[in-house]
Amino acid sequence: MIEAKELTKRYGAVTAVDGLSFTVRPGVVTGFLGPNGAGKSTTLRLILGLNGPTGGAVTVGGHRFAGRPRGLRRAGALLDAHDVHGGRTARAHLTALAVSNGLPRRRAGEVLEEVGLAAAAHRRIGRFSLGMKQRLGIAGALLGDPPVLLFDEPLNGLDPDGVLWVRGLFRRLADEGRTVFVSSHLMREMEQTAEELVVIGRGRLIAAESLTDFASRGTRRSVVVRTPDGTALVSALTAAGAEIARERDGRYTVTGLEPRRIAELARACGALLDELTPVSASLEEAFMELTARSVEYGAGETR
Ligand SMILES: Nc1ncnc2c1ncn2[C@@H]1O[C@H](COP(=O)(O)OP(=O)(O)OP(=O)(O)O)[C@@H](O)[C@H]1O
Repeated sequence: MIEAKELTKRYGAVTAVDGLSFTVRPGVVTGFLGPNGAGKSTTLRLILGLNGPTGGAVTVGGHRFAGRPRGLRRAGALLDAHDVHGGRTARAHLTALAVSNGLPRRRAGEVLEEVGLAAAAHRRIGRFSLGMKQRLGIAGALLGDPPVLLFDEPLNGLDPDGVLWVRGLFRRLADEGRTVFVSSHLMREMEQTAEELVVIGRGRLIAAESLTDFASRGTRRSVVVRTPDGTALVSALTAAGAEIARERDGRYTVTGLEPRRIAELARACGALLDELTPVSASLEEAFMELTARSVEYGAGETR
């Protein structure tokens, strides 16, 4: 379990993380979403104790992570796939990491196998593609078989097969009861990867809830209506404050009224309803809308 309370990090005049409180539970994949510069990487570094917070605190399994011995047994992380010594072979890199964390050398071979890099074990990392480096970074995170795993933009550079593989791996790690926290700036990447979301904008929390709840928060929820009595219904709904658009197929898209209210107004004006379908905004729309608001808010603040 990861718990952040009022976590804050300032770099001079820049507040990268601003009073962030959230919990990441074990057993599910949690997506950590926010536009570029929202503060995701900074938060992950604070969780791992690589940077100290300016205010607030964050714990991993109830303890501050900084200074915990044999860190890789407690939490594994892929922060920056490029942050590796290009002259080393994959196996040498992982063996060094294992030894410095008091882990058996054989773990290097096991995790290389697990991430599909066994055949490249003796190749120099400098020649690896970004996708291969991502796999190597994931292997490093898995080395200590830890209960908590953090991944910063792990889908970058992976081909479609790689993306499918990573999603399957994250699900399996969560099913094993681990805490899996995965950052991305793209909602579409998280849509099929995460069950829970922590969404931030400008270092502040925007939402911490399930993907399903997040999707239903899109304020642009609308209702599609089909009726043979368009004139009567449109004037009744407009009078009640709805916005109505007529679609090419003759149906109406109504925003600003709940389906139940539309049905009541239809009955009151004697309009027959052939269809009444609530439509949620897509996850991408919900994300764009909520984060756009945070950016506007942030921009307003600095004026
Ligand atoms: N070491 C640092 N010194 C100064 N400013 C920093 C430092 N690290 C991060 N920042 C600033 O903090 C803010 C948050 O950056 P961060 O990298 O955490 O965001 P992010 O959500 O991970 O973005 P991205 O998706 O682009 O990686 C940015 O404005 C960034 O410029």
